Amino acid sequence: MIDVQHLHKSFGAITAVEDVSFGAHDGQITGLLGPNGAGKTTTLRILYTLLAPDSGHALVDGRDSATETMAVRERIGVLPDNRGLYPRLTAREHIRYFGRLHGRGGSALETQIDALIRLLDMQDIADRRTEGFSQGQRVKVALARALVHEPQNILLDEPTNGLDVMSTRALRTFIRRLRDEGKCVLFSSHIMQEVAALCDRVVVIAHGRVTADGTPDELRHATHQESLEDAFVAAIGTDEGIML
Ligand SMILES: Nc1ncnc2c1ncn2[C@@H]1O[C@H](COP(=O)(O)OP(=O)(O)OP(=O)(O)O)[C@@H](O)[C@H]1O
Repeated sequence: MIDVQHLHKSFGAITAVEDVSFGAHDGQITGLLGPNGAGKTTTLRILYTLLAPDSGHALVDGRDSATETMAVRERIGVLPDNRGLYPRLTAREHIRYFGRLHGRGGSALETQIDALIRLLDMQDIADRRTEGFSQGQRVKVALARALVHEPQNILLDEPTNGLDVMSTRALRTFIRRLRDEGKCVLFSSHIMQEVAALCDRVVVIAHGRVTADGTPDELRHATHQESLEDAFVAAIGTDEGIML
């Protein structure tokens, strides 16, 4: 369960997040949709304790990401925008390393690593160094690494960036499976189709502010639009910077 309350974050003269509030619930996929530069990544970075907000709160299962960082990190798995793999480590070593950082070890960790490798269908790459991996392979490693400590909340920053159609479909299936297991899934995207295809709730963000928040049906009603795409454009105020 994620609860973001009146977040504000500036970098010098640039206001990245003006005033952002929304909730994301267990057993649901919540999409953070907005054009480039809207403040999505900054909001996610605050949630996963990488940045401190200037004001406001980002709560994960009731824990404040600014003051209870360890408790938040234990409850959250993150696929960051920069997938950031170590080229000399194999896929399996990446997952193991992150498991150990979360205090896991022994045969329980090895069993969990094997399960993730099977679940993400990465048996063929598990023991290869990640140097030279394709985008799809890199996302799989980064996802497995994010899930190794079995977090209740999962943050995905533009998860299908750079993926082909087959990899995108496989990833969507995987994200739905996490939702069906009761996880709280929050992902950011500037691609309307992506959000329309996956989300139970949508939070539309533009210029550092939430401009609409609700189920796809609620958004259509609120903006008096027939199609979800038109509703998104109406909520953002322009179609600049977002993709169909
Ligand atoms: N570390 C930083 N220093 C300076 N400005 C920053 C920093 N991080 C973000 N910004 C600025 O804050 C604004 C919001 O950026 P952010 O990355 O949160 O947007 P976004 O919605 O994730 O965009 P995108 O879809 O392009 O990733 C942008 O104007 C960006 O240039």
